Amino acid sequence: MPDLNSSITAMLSEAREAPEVVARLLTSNAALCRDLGERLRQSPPPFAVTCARGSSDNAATFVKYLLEIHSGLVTASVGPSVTSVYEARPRMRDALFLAVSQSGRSPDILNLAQAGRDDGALTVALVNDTASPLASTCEVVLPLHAESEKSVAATKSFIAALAAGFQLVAHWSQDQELLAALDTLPDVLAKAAAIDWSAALPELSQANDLFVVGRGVGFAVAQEAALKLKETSGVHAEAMSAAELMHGPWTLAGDHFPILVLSQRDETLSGVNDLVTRLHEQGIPVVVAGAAEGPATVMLPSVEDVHPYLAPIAMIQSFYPLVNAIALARGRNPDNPPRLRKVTETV
Ligand SMILES: N[C@@H]1[C@@H](O)[C@H](O)[C@@H](COP(=O)(O)O)O[C@@H]1O
Repeated sequence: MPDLNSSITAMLSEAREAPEVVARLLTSNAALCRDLGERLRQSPPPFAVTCARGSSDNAATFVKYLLEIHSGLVTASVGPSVTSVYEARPRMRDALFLAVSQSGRSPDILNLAQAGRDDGALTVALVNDTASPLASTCEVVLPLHAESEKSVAATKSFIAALAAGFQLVAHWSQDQELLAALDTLPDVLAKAAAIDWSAALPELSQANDLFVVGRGVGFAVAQEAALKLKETSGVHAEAMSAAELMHGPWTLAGDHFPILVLSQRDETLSGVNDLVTRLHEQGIPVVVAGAAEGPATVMLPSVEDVHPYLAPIAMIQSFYPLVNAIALARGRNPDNPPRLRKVTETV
């Protein structure tokens, strides 16, 4: 088996910091989340809005699923152009407005956040740079506590954003099971960081195209894995819901177009298992991570007995050493992808 830890890039060493970042975040933000949760219980918002780009938008999608499944709150990802380019003013009064960003500096994100605040939404920034304009634009700041991240590919800050959103939902609902699961997250991440996904390297490092499949709460990390494959490894990877895949796109997959499936043990599992079986029967190379059973070309190990809402966070942690190794195998430097900079500002 190839050793995924033989080349330590900034990306890999920052990814390894995620368990301690999350431990720090959970302690530091607990009182903030309790207060915010109390406020949300006193004045339940009619809906939620998310505002983010790139990896942060994928983290926002994770929070959207938690809010919709667990809190029953319809959550819309509003395109920043709606306010920043079209200068439209959609009604956001009393909504919970969640802006997610590492730098907190992109003008379009700031514009939408200001529009939310001006219209009377409860604006909350999940942001790493607490000295950023986004932190001053929003009423409440949940710092990501990821500290400095040098690699262009976000890792620990992405996991921190997932954890921050989870913590908010857990404290808001005061659900004891979720709160107990939250306490286990740093340990789960430490175990996930030590899990070896090198068995997937031969299959995935050869591909120029692939689908990353997730469903429900796992969809956001499928999006993030696909984005990381694009950015770091030059692979045209597309995230797809397990259901969406069947409505057409799976016709593209085949010998040189494998599918990576990220699955968790919840109500989505039987459908994902059916999908894996069908793909395998069709001779499509499938790499399976998480709870799904196969049969598959490659079955990857995962942290056992993990809460289904935490499983996606654990899987992206285990994925980072793999994608780092895929990038290196393809002759790329994951810390410095062509044309990319750490902070991207769009209007
Ligand atoms: N979650 C969505 C993204 O998937 C989409 O890319 C973006 C478009 O934003 P814009 O219209 O500003 O380009 O809106 C939201 O953030």
